[in-house]
Amino acid sequence: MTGRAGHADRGEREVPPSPREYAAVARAKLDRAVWDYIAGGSGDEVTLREDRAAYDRYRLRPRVLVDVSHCELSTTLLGRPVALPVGIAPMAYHRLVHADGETATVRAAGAVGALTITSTFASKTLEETARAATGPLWLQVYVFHDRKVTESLVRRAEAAGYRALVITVDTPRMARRERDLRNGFGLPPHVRPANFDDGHRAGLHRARAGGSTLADHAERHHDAAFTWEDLAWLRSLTSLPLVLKGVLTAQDARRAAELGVAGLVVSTHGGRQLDGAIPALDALPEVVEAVPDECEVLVDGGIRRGTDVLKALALGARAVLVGRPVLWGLAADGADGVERVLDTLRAELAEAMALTGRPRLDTIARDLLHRSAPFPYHPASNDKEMA
Ligand SMILES: Cc1cc2nc3c(=O)[nH]c(=O)nc-3n(C[C@H](O)[C@H](O)[C@H](O)COP(=O)(O)O)c2cc1C
Ligand SMILES: CCCCC(=O)C(=O)O
Repeated sequence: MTGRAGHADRGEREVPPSPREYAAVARAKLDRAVWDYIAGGSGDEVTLREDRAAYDRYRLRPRVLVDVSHCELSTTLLGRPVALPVGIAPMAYHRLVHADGETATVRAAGAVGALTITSTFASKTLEETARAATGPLWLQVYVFHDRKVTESLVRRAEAAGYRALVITVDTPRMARRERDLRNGFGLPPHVRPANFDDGHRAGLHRARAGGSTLADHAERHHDAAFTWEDLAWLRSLTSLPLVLKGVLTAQDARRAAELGVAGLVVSTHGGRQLDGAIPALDALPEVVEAVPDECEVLVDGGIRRGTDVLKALALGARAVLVGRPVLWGLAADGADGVERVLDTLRAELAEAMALTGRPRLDTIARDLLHRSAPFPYHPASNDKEMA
């Protein structure tokens, strides 16, 4: 249920007051290996922690005696309206945490008016997800050795009504995620990459000690030789806007903008790829600075509060994406849980805008921030989601 009755139910169900508290509910429900796949990062998980901690180093400089009786959160992304500057990051295999998978997630986003980005490795087909969508929908695309597979994803996305393609560029191979290696992570039998035929699915379910079947699959299929030159090929395939996800430097941002990319997601892949990478929030200002205004810059990684959203917007993001909290909500309570997570972020952002005297998104700027605590600064509140 995503409607009003769902809201009424919640009073009796002791809904956690903040998205992060869904982490504990999800952790108690999920198999340890599934929890670890979602919560974990690569290597020593330095970037996983610092992506989150980067937000905690900023303090807010509130302005007072501003009319904040109405705070306006709606904006546009690539020319289409969204109710709030918070969207759902692409994440593989939502059916790992709830039988309804991506269709529940996208229904919840639609109820809130938030953008959804569906993963190449969704566990429902991209067509099923599009049919359940009532809000804006983009498709995340991995580029495979077999270009025909990628081309077919692009064609299907166009036919199903996706409005943009998000090309993830930080995963030429999957990083070593030690929790998955330790657990010998493989997909449970009921979870499949629904967009692919059986040939492409081979091997994803056979877990082996010391390995991750997802990493093995990426090794076989992801095209690690894909370069800037090859982007022209993708560009020639479609007139849908292209967004590059996983850019962390001004140099790459400039090059992307020169090639006519419509948007960028500044991202460390949630600390799951290059460990030791600069936290996404710290990379954001140089990326924003490097590209013309018409190239829309989003950021993700570690956003858990409305005040985190505010900080990202103050550093120049047009919107943010949220990953793991959406899966916590989905695990805890299906579509209702996802809707609640998004609703809470919206309520927290509206509150943060009111209490900082910034009632419109275009009043949120760098002067809102005071950089205080140096690294390392890892408040205990971050621990429960990474445990
Ligand atoms: C379980 C999981 C699966 C993910 N799968 C994908 C994916 O298929 N494609 C992709 O581009 N990013 C993927 N990501 C990265 C997210 O899009 C996003 O960058 C990251 O989760 C944001 O950080 P957060 O979880 O701290 O909000 C995945 C992340 C998680 C946690
Ligand atoms: C090969 C990538 C699988 C999904 C993913 O991007 C992730 O787990 O972070």
